[in-house]
Amino acid sequence: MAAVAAATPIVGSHVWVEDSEVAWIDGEVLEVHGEEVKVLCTSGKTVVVKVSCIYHKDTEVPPSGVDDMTKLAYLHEPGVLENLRSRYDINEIYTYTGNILIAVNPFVKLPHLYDTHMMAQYKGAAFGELSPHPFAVADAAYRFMINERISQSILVSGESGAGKTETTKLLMRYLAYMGGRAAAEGRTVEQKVLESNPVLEAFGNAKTVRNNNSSRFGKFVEIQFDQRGRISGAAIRTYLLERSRVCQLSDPERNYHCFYMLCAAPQEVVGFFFLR
Ligand SMILES: Nc1ncnc2c1ncn2[C@@H]1O[C@H](COP(=O)(O)OP(=O)(O)OP(=O)(O)O)[C@@H](O)[C@H]1O
Repeated sequence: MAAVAAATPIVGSHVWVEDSEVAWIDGEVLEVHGEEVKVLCTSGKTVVVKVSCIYHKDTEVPPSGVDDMTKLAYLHEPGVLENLRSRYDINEIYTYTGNILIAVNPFVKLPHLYDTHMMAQYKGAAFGELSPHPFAVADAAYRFMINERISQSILVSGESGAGKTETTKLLMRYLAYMGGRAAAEGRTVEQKVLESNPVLEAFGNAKTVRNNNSSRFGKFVEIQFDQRGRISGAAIRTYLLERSRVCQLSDPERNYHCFYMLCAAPQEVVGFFFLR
């Protein structure tokens, strides 16, 4: 893999240049004059840019991209973005970079990606054998915990609206699938953990300009397993709730979901809620 560096310009080479409309556009080098290069972009436009502002284009990458970015010849911003875009265009929203999973929010429901059949496929499969998926990450963590007897952490990060909450729920669902036990009496721990999500979201999520269901708090979910890999307990710690939202709102954002639920609920339910 090449280091992230600007391209050495050669006439006829394929490069990426910055574009105000589409972020990065590819083109062919027409002329090189010292520190400046003339590039014919695929849009038909000709631009003159500084050598330090152009990046090599990997012409070997298949049109549908690669499922692991470490396979790219050049791991620079335009290369990474182009690969994610090519995959997104064919509904492949997940891509690996080594053992890191990158998710591009599809903003449409893709139930076939997350059903029980899918969970069964990822169960025990070697990491990287199947298409990139949060279930693969959860499975690898679960198996590592079982085999090495070491606690595992999965860090989910991204900007607001990126899909962290949805991805965390998928990870929890998979771990509940792997470590769940048959309900002998009442609800099982894993059921309780999964069922806590709507309650937490009611009190800590709100509509913002970037996300209709934005979590306004941080969350640390701990799932405990016994020696046999069965879920034995769980704890959810929340922190940094945006308290000011309760009394200070900027249009068109909304307050926490629970207030609207209270207003919409039948009177007897609201009465019950306050009695509790
Ligand atoms: N895998 C997915 N499939 C379908 N829709 C998704 C997926 N991930 C996210 N979304 C959509 O994007 C919306 C925002 O995602 P999510 O709430 O998970 O973002 P977030 O990163 O947790 O944002 P915030 O930091 O604001 O809480 C979801 O309500 C859902 O509509």
